[in-house]
Amino acid sequence: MEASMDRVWLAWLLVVLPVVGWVLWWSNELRYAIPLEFRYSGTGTRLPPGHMGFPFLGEMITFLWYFKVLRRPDEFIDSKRCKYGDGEGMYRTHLFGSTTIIACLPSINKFICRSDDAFILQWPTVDLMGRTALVAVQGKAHARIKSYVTNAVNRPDALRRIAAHVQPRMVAALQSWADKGQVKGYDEAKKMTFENIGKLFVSLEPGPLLESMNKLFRGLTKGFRAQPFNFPGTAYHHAFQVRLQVSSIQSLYGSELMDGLMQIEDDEGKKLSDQEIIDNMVSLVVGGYESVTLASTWALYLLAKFPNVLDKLREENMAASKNKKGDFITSEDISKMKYTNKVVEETIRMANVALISFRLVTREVEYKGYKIPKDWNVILWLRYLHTNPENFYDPMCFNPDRWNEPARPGTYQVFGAGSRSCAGNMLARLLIALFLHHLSAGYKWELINPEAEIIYLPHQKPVDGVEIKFSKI
Ligand code: HEM
Repeated sequence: MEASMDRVWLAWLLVVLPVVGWVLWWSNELRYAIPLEFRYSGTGTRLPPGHMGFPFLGEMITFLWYFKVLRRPDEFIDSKRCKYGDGEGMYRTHLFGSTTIIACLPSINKFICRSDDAFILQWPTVDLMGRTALVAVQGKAHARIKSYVTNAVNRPDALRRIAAHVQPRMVAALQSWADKGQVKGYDEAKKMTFENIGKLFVSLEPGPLLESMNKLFRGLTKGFRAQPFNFPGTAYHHAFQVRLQVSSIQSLYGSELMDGLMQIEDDEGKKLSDQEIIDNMVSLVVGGYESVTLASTWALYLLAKFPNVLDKLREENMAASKNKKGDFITSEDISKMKYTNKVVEETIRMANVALISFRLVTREVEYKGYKIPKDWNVILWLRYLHTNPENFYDPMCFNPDRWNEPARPGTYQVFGAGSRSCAGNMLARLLIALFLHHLSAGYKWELINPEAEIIYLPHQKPVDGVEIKFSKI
């Protein structure tokens, strides 16, 4: 009896399980890819190479294996290039619950970013921003709102005003870090960024009200990244409640940004509606908050790791401070500080704030012999552009001097590309440059855990949140 049971188990182990595993492994291919390959046969086109993984999960396990377990995220793409060849830099897969084409080389990324009609930006959690937010609207409506938003935050006169507004808070924040002596860079950078955004976008000074706004926006940012399951207990549901509260906060009204948005007129003399203004203010806070925090945190980390860069940065910024004789520097001064601007670009490149970006395919597209099917997702794998040694020599080395030459076209897309490129890119650069100025000219710091591991999800950052000893020079 026992021997026959053993044989049954053995049969399970040797035959049934591998067969079930094999069927599962190929079932997404059978369901999604094979019918399409069949349809395309004889047309001289085919699906991009790749494998679509297990039912429901797709390749999520492989993705998490490289990102969370091995912590070597770029090998996820490297392994595909090794297995299927470079081709046109496209691979089929099933990720984040959808049939997907990954795009990881500059030429295909450029093609996708320029074909707005076929590849639309569609966030599953876009309701959190509001239906008239920049990230939610398409086509002409998008172009119209984008021109308002870029006018309000990205143009030279806006940047001049913003530079004057944010510096007192930066100086106060850095002084408070020095008073504490030891801080977690990420937490402090987050506080400082929100205080600045609070002043610019929400018209609040540091204090309990700003703190509660900060909590609201943190909840909103988390929900934006979550799966859109709207029932109590989920991050999305919480964020939805928060979004309702945010719209009714009176201090949004009368802020610097709101005034700017309210005054701008388009070519026909039309202004934004109240709803459009609120939705877009929320988008700007969410867009700028975590991204600038992460870039500032990486500046602290990288400059501590590369003291030769810090020395050169300090030299340029101390000289600039001396010239100002106690006044704050301006956005025009910053634009003349060559080395500082190179450090800004290199920090943003290495921070890889935006790992990927999603598009939805609205019609079947052909590209160099490959078909990109309608209703699939495209993931622009932005990170890989910046960490691929074919695009940036020795990519993990923090080397601002690489910016003596501009990057090859299409290889530097930290702010995305095409009509959907970042609405706050110049503002982000300015905020980071101002931070670098006050930091390098006035302070010294060292990492408490220089060998801390790096985590990559939801964002790339050292696991200890960049703990530092911090003091005045
Ligand atoms: C280092 C800082 C930043 C990085 C790396 C960054 C990166 C990006 C990227 C890659 C996109 C394009 C996403 C896509 O193609 O799907 C984007 C879009 C956007 N960003 Fe940023 N961003 C930063 C800072 C900011 C700031 C400071 C703001 C606003 C104050 C902002 C507001 C936005 C908005 C509103 C969009 C949507 C644009 C559209 O749909 O047309 N970002 N950002």
